[in-house]
Amino acid sequence: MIVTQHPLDLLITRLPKAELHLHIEGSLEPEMMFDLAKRNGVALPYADVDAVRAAYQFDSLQSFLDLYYAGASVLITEQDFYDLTWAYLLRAKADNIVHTEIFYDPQTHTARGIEFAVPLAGIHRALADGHQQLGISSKLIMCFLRHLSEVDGFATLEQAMPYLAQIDGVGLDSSEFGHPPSKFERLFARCAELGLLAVAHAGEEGPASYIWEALDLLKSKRIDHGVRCTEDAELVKRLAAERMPLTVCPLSNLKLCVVKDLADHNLRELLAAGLCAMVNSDDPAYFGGYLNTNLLACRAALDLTQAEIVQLILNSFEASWLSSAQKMYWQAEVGQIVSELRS
Ligand code: HPA
Ligand SMILES: [Zn+2]
Repeated sequence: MIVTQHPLDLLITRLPKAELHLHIEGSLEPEMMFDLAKRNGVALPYADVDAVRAAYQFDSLQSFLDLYYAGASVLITEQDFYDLTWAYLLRAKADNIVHTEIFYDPQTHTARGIEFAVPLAGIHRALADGHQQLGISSKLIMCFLRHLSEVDGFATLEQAMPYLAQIDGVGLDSSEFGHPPSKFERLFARCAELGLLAVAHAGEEGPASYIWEALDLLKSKRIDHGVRCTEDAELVKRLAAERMPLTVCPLSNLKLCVVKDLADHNLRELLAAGLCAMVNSDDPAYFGGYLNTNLLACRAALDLTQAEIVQLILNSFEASWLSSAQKMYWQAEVGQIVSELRS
Protein backbone atom coordinates (compact mmCIF):
# COMPACT_ATOMS: atom_id res chain seq x y z
CA MET A 1 0.00 0.00 0.00
CA ILE A 2 1.38 3.41 -0.94
CA VAL A 3 0.65 6.05 1.66
CA THR A 4 1.09 9.59 0.39
CA GLN A 5 1.76 12.34 2.86
CA HIS A 6 -0.33 15.48 2.73
CA PRO A 7 1.99 18.39 1.79
CA LEU A 8 1.07 20.30 4.96
CA ASP A 9 2.07 17.35 7.17
CA LEU A 10 5.72 17.96 6.29
CA LEU A 11 5.28 21.57 7.39
CA ILE A 12 3.77 20.42 10.70
CA THR A 13 6.63 18.08 11.48
CA ARG A 14 9.37 20.51 10.36
CA LEU A 15 8.28 23.67 12.17
CA PRO A 16 9.69 24.50 15.62
CA LYS A 17 6.93 24.73 18.22
CA ALA A 18 6.15 25.51 21.82
CA GLU A 19 3.95 23.26 23.96
CA LEU A 20 2.08 25.02 26.77
CA HIS A 21 -0.37 22.45 28.13
CA LEU A 22 1.25 19.19 29.15
CA HIS A 23 0.74 17.36 32.43
CA ILE A 24 3.97 15.49 33.04
CA GLU A 25 2.09 12.73 34.91
CA GLY A 26 -0.05 12.39 31.78
CA SER A 27 3.02 11.46 29.73
CA LEU A 28 3.43 8.21 31.70
CA GLU A 29 3.30 5.55 28.99
CA PRO A 30 2.03 2.09 29.99
CA GLU A 31 5.49 0.58 29.33
CA MET A 32 7.08 2.94 31.84
CA MET A 33 4.18 2.39 34.24
CA PHE A 34 5.04 -1.32 34.27
CA ASP A 35 8.80 -0.72 34.52
CA LEU A 36 8.37 1.62 37.48
CA ALA A 37 5.83 -0.67 39.15
CA LYS A 38 8.41 -3.46 39.01
CA ARG A 39 11.27 -1.21 40.16
CA ASN A 40 9.23 0.05 43.13
CA GLY A 41 7.30 -3.12 43.99
CA VAL A 42 3.93 -1.50 43.28
CA ALA A 43 1.05 -3.80 42.30
CA LEU A 44 -0.95 -2.73 39.24
CA PRO A 45 -4.51 -3.90 38.57
CA TYR A 46 -3.58 -4.81 34.96
CA ALA A 47 -2.11 -7.99 33.46
CA ASP A 48 0.03 -6.20 30.89
CA VAL A 49 0.59 -3.08 28.83
CA ASP A 50 -2.20 -3.98 26.39
CA ALA A 51 -4.66 -4.26 29.27
CA VAL A 52 -3.69 -0.77 30.43
CA ARG A 53 -4.24 0.66 26.94
CA ALA A 54 -7.55 -1.18 26.66
CA ALA A 55 -8.70 0.52 29.87
CA TYR A 56 -8.24 3.96 28.31
CA GLN A 57 -11.86 4.37 27.25
CA PHE A 58 -13.22 7.53 28.84
CA ASP A 59 -16.66 9.10 28.84
CA SER A 60 -15.82 12.23 30.85
CA LEU A 61 -12.97 14.11 32.50
CA GLN A 62 -13.62 12.30 35.80
CA SER A 63 -13.43 8.83 34.22
CA PHE A 64 -9.95 9.76 32.95
CA LEU A 65 -8.81 11.36 36.20
CA ASP A 66 -9.60 8.20 38.17
CA LEU A 67 -7.12 6.19 36.03
CA TYR A 68 -4.63 9.04 35.78
CA TYR A 69 -4.29 9.36 39.58
CA ALA A 70 -4.08 5.56 39.94
CA GLY A 71 -1.33 5.40 37.29
CA ALA A 72 0.73 8.01 39.14
CA SER A 73 1.05 5.62 42.10
CA VAL A 74 4.13 4.01 40.49
CA LEU A 75 6.07 7.29 40.75
CA ILE A 76 8.03 7.16 43.99
CA THR A 77 11.65 8.29 43.74
CA GLU A 78 13.40 11.36 42.37
CA GLN A 79 14.80 9.16 39.60
CA ASP A 80 11.26 8.05 38.63
CA PHE A 81 10.25 11.68 38.08
CA TYR A 82 13.50 12.31 36.20
CA ASP A 83 12.89 9.32 33.90
CA LEU A 84 9.28 10.36 33.28
CA THR A 85 10.28 13.92 32.36
CA TRP A 86 13.26 12.85 30.28
CA ALA A 87 11.09 10.44 28.25
CA TYR A 88 8.68 13.32 27.52
CA LEU A 89 11.56 15.59 26.48
CA LEU A 90 12.82 12.97 24.00
CA ARG A 91 9.31 12.77 22.51
CA ALA A 92 9.17 16.57 22.42
CA LYS A 93 12.50 16.69 20.60
CA ALA A 94 11.17 14.24 17.99
CA ASP A 95 8.22 16.59 17.44
CA ASN A 96 10.47 19.63 17.03
CA ILE A 97 9.28 21.23 20.26
CA VAL A 98 11.88 23.83 21.19
CA HIS A 99 10.14 25.21 24.27
CA THR A 100 7.77 23.55 26.71
CA GLU A 101 5.84 24.76 29.76
CA ILE A 102 4.82 21.72 31.75
CA PHE A 103 2.41 21.11 34.62
CA TYR A 104 2.92 18.86 37.58
CA ASP A 105 0.53 18.00 40.41
CA PRO A 106 2.41 17.93 43.75
CA GLN A 107 -0.71 17.02 45.75
CA THR A 108 -1.11 13.76 43.80
CA HIS A 109 2.22 12.73 45.27
CA THR A 110 2.30 14.34 48.72
CA ALA A 111 -1.10 12.71 49.42
CA ARG A 112 0.69 9.34 49.01
CA GLY A 113 3.43 10.26 51.45
CA ILE A 114 6.01 11.39 48.87
CA GLU A 115 8.02 14.36 50.15
CA PHE A 116 7.20 17.62 48.33
CA ALA A 117 10.84 18.01 47.27
CA VAL A 118 11.07 14.63 45.50
CA PRO A 119 8.96 15.16 42.33
CA LEU A 120 10.23 18.70 41.96
CA ALA A 121 13.90 17.65 42.14
CA GLY A 122 13.49 14.91 39.50
CA ILE A 123 11.46 17.06 37.12
CA HIS A 124 13.75 20.06 37.56
CA ARG A 125 16.92 18.02 36.93
CA ALA A 126 15.44 16.54 33.74
CA LEU A 127 14.36 19.96 32.49
CA ALA A 128 17.87 21.31 33.10
CA ASP A 129 19.37 18.36 31.18
CA GLY A 130 16.78 18.88 28.44
CA HIS A 131 17.96 22.43 28.01
CA GLN A 132 21.63 21.49 28.03
CA GLN A 133 21.52 18.27 25.98
CA LEU A 134 18.45 18.70 23.75
CA GLY A 135 18.26 22.48 23.46
CA ILE A 136 14.68 22.54 24.76
CA SER A 137 13.91 25.50 27.02
CA SER A 138 11.17 25.12 29.61
CA LYS A 139 9.06 26.53 32.40
CA LEU A 140 7.48 24.62 35.27
CA ILE A 141 3.92 25.20 36.45
CA MET A 142 2.76 23.76 39.77
CA CYS A 143 -0.93 22.89 39.61
CA PHE A 144 -3.38 22.88 42.48
CA LEU A 145 -5.99 20.11 42.38
CA ARG A 146 -9.35 21.89 42.39
CA HIS A 147 -11.26 18.94 43.86
CA LEU A 148 -9.22 19.49 47.04
CA SER A 149 -9.80 22.35 49.46
CA GLU A 150 -8.41 25.86 49.59
CA VAL A 151 -6.71 24.87 52.87
CA ASP A 152 -4.94 21.99 51.11
CA GLY A 153 -3.87 24.42 48.36
CA PHE A 154 -2.40 26.86 50.92
CA ALA A 155 -0.58 23.97 52.64
CA THR A 156 0.93 22.98 49.28
CA LEU A 157 2.02 26.55 48.61
CA GLU A 158 3.67 26.60 52.03
CA GLN A 159 5.61 23.43 51.14
CA ALA A 160 6.67 25.06 47.86
CA MET A 161 8.07 28.20 49.55
CA PRO A 162 11.73 27.03 49.74
CA TYR A 163 11.62 26.06 46.05
CA LEU A 164 9.93 29.02 44.39
CA ALA A 165 13.04 29.74 42.32
CA GLN A 166 12.34 26.47 40.47
CA ILE A 167 8.64 27.16 39.88
CA ASP A 168 7.56 29.69 37.25
CA GLY A 169 3.83 29.65 37.72
CA VAL A 170 0.78 28.01 39.23
CA GLY A 171 -2.15 26.30 37.56
CA LEU A 172 -5.50 24.79 38.44
CA ASP A 173 -6.54 21.36 37.21
CA SER A 174 -8.55 18.20 38.03
CA SER A 175 -12.36 17.86 38.26
CA GLU A 176 -13.95 21.02 36.91
CA PHE A 177 -17.67 20.61 37.69
CA GLY A 178 -18.51 21.97 41.13
CA HIS A 179 -15.04 23.44 41.64
CA PRO A 180 -15.16 26.94 40.12
CA PRO A 181 -12.09 29.17 40.01
CA SER A 182 -13.69 31.37 42.71
CA LYS A 183 -12.89 28.61 45.24
CA PHE A 184 -9.21 29.54 44.86
CA GLU A 185 -9.33 33.34 44.59
CA ARG A 186 -7.40 33.93 47.84
CA LEU A 187 -4.81 31.27 47.05
CA PHE A 188 -4.09 32.75 43.62
CA ALA A 189 -3.90 36.27 45.12
CA ARG A 190 -1.19 35.01 47.48
CA CYS A 191 0.64 33.34 44.57
CA ALA A 192 0.55 36.64 42.65
CA GLU A 193 2.11 38.43 45.66
CA LEU A 194 4.89 35.84 45.52
CA GLY A 195 5.56 36.67 41.86
CA LEU A 196 4.10 33.46 40.44
CA LEU A 197 2.31 33.71 37.09
CA ALA A 198 -1.12 32.08 36.97
CA VAL A 199 -2.96 29.88 34.51
CA ALA A 200 -6.12 27.84 35.04
CA HIS A 201 -8.06 25.09 33.35
CA ALA A 202 -11.49 26.50 32.55
CA GLY A 203 -14.21 25.89 29.99
CA GLU A 204 -13.09 22.34 29.21
CA GLU A 205 -16.19 20.62 30.60
CA GLY A 206 -17.20 23.51 32.81
CA PRO A 207 -19.24 26.53 31.66
CA ALA A 208 -18.04 29.79 30.09
CA SER A 209 -18.65 31.49 33.48
CA TYR A 210 -15.61 29.60 34.83
CA ILE A 211 -13.50 31.33 32.16
CA TRP A 212 -14.73 34.76 33.33
CA GLU A 213 -13.84 33.75 36.90
CA ALA A 214 -10.37 32.53 35.88
CA LEU A 215 -9.72 35.90 34.22
CA ASP A 216 -11.27 38.22 36.79
CA LEU A 217 -10.72 36.37 40.07
CA LEU A 218 -7.53 34.36 39.45
CA LYS A 219 -5.92 36.85 37.03
CA SER A 220 -5.10 33.91 34.81
CA LYS A 221 -2.57 34.73 32.07
CA ARG A 222 -3.82 31.91 29.87
CA ILE A 223 -6.92 29.73 29.82
CA ASP A 224 -6.18 26.01 29.63
CA HIS A 225 -8.65 24.43 27.19
CA GLY A 226 -11.26 27.23 27.15
CA VAL A 227 -13.12 25.66 24.24
CA ARG A 228 -16.56 26.37 25.76
CA CYS A 229 -15.90 30.12 25.39
CA THR A 230 -17.75 30.04 22.06
CA GLU A 231 -21.02 29.65 24.02
CA ASP A 232 -20.62 33.29 25.14
CA ALA A 233 -20.15 35.94 22.42
CA GLU A 234 -19.15 38.67 24.93
CA LEU A 235 -16.45 36.41 26.31
CA VAL A 236 -15.06 35.62 22.86
CA LYS A 237 -14.89 39.37 22.17
CA ARG A 238 -12.95 39.95 25.37
CA LEU A 239 -10.56 37.03 24.79
CA ALA A 240 -9.85 38.31 21.27
CA ALA A 241 -9.38 41.93 22.40
CA GLU A 242 -6.90 40.83 25.09
CA ARG A 243 -5.20 38.20 22.89
CA MET A 244 -5.78 35.92 25.87
CA PRO A 245 -4.22 32.55 25.00
CA LEU A 246 -6.30 29.37 24.94
CA THR A 247 -4.19 26.23 25.28
CA VAL A 248 -6.40 23.90 23.26
CA CYS A 249 -5.94 20.11 23.40
CA PRO A 250 -7.94 18.54 20.55
CA LEU A 251 -7.26 14.81 21.09
CA SER A 252 -7.94 15.28 24.80
CA ASN A 253 -11.29 16.88 23.93
CA LEU A 254 -12.07 13.92 21.68
CA LYS A 255 -11.04 11.23 24.19
CA LEU A 256 -12.94 12.91 27.06
CA CYS A 257 -16.06 13.39 24.92
CA VAL A 258 -15.93 17.19 25.03
CA VAL A 259 -16.45 16.82 21.26
CA LYS A 260 -18.04 13.80 19.55
CA ASP A 261 -15.84 13.97 16.48
CA LEU A 262 -12.64 15.88 15.78
CA ALA A 263 -14.36 17.33 12.71
CA ASP A 264 -16.76 19.07 15.15
CA HIS A 265 -13.93 20.79 17.06
CA ASN A 266 -14.17 24.59 17.19
CA LEU A 267 -10.42 25.18 16.70
CA ARG A 268 -10.92 26.92 13.34
CA GLU A 269 -13.73 29.04 14.81
CA LEU A 270 -11.40 30.15 17.62
CA LEU A 271 -8.73 31.25 15.14
CA ALA A 272 -11.28 32.97 12.93
CA ALA A 273 -12.49 34.96 15.96
CA GLY A 274 -8.95 36.28 16.42
CA LEU A 275 -8.17 34.24 19.52
CA CYS A 276 -4.62 33.27 20.45
CA ALA A 277 -5.32 29.52 20.33
CA MET A 278 -2.71 26.86 19.83
CA VAL A 279 -2.59 23.05 19.93
CA ASN A 280 -1.20 20.98 22.83
CA SER A 281 -1.21 17.35 23.91
CA ASP A 282 -2.45 17.56 27.56
CA ASP A 283 -1.95 13.92 28.67
CA PRO A 284 -0.45 12.30 25.58
CA ALA A 285 0.03 8.80 27.03
CA TYR A 286 -3.70 8.63 27.76
CA PHE A 287 -5.17 10.50 24.80
CA GLY A 288 -3.44 8.89 21.83
CA GLY A 289 -0.72 11.24 20.82
CA TYR A 290 1.92 13.87 21.35
CA LEU A 291 1.91 17.35 19.85
CA ASN A 292 2.55 16.51 16.19
CA THR A 293 -0.09 13.76 16.29
CA ASN A 294 -2.57 16.36 17.58
CA LEU A 295 -1.66 18.82 14.83
CA LEU A 296 -1.74 16.15 12.10
CA ALA A 297 -5.12 14.87 13.30
CA CYS A 298 -6.56 18.41 13.28
CA ARG A 299 -5.11 19.11 9.85
CA ALA A 300 -6.85 16.02 8.50
CA ALA A 301 -10.17 16.32 10.38
CA LEU A 302 -10.61 20.08 9.92
CA ASP A 303 -8.75 20.42 6.62
CA LEU A 304 -6.65 23.20 8.16
CA THR A 305 -4.93 25.54 5.71
CA GLN A 306 -1.23 26.40 5.75
CA ALA A 307 -2.09 29.85 7.12
CA GLU A 308 -4.06 28.29 10.00
CA ILE A 309 -1.29 25.85 10.86
CA VAL A 310 1.33 28.58 10.84
CA GLN A 311 -0.93 30.81 12.96
CA LEU A 312 -1.35 28.05 15.57
CA ILE A 313 2.41 27.64 15.81
CA LEU A 314 3.13 31.38 15.94
CA ASN A 315 0.48 31.60 18.67
CA SER A 316 2.30 28.90 20.67
CA PHE A 317 5.31 31.21 20.94
CA GLU A 318 3.25 34.38 21.46
CA ALA A 319 1.44 32.74 24.40
CA SER A 320 4.59 31.34 25.99
CA TRP A 321 6.53 32.88 28.87
CA LEU A 322 9.65 33.26 26.75
CA SER A 323 11.22 36.73 26.57
CA SER A 324 10.14 39.01 23.72
CA ALA A 325 13.51 38.47 22.05
CA GLN A 326 13.16 34.67 22.23
CA LYS A 327 9.60 34.84 20.88
CA MET A 328 10.78 36.96 17.97
CA TYR A 329 13.65 34.57 17.28
CA TRP A 330 11.39 31.50 17.04
CA GLN A 331 8.66 33.30 15.11
CA ALA A 332 11.30 34.39 12.56
CA GLU A 333 12.54 30.76 12.34
CA VAL A 334 8.96 29.66 11.60
CA GLY A 335 8.73 32.26 8.81
CA GLN A 336 12.08 31.16 7.39
CA ILE A 337 11.12 27.47 7.25
CA VAL A 338 7.74 28.27 5.69
CA SER A 339 9.46 30.20 2.91
CA GLU A 340 12.10 27.48 2.40
CA LEU A 341 9.44 24.81 2.03
CA ARG A 342 7.51 26.97 -0.43
CA SER A 343 10.51 27.39 -2.78
O1 HPA B 1 -7.42 17.90 30.91
C1 HPA B 1 -7.37 17.97 32.17
N1 HPA B 1 -8.29 18.67 32.82
C2 HPA B 1 -8.27 18.78 34.15
N2 HPA B 1 -7.35 18.20 34.89
C3 HPA B 1 -6.41 17.49 34.31
N3 HPA B 1 -5.37 16.82 34.84
C4 HPA B 1 -4.70 16.25 33.85
N4 HPA B 1 -5.32 16.54 32.68
C5 HPA B 1 -6.38 17.32 32.95
ZN1 LIG C 1 -4.89 19.72 31.14
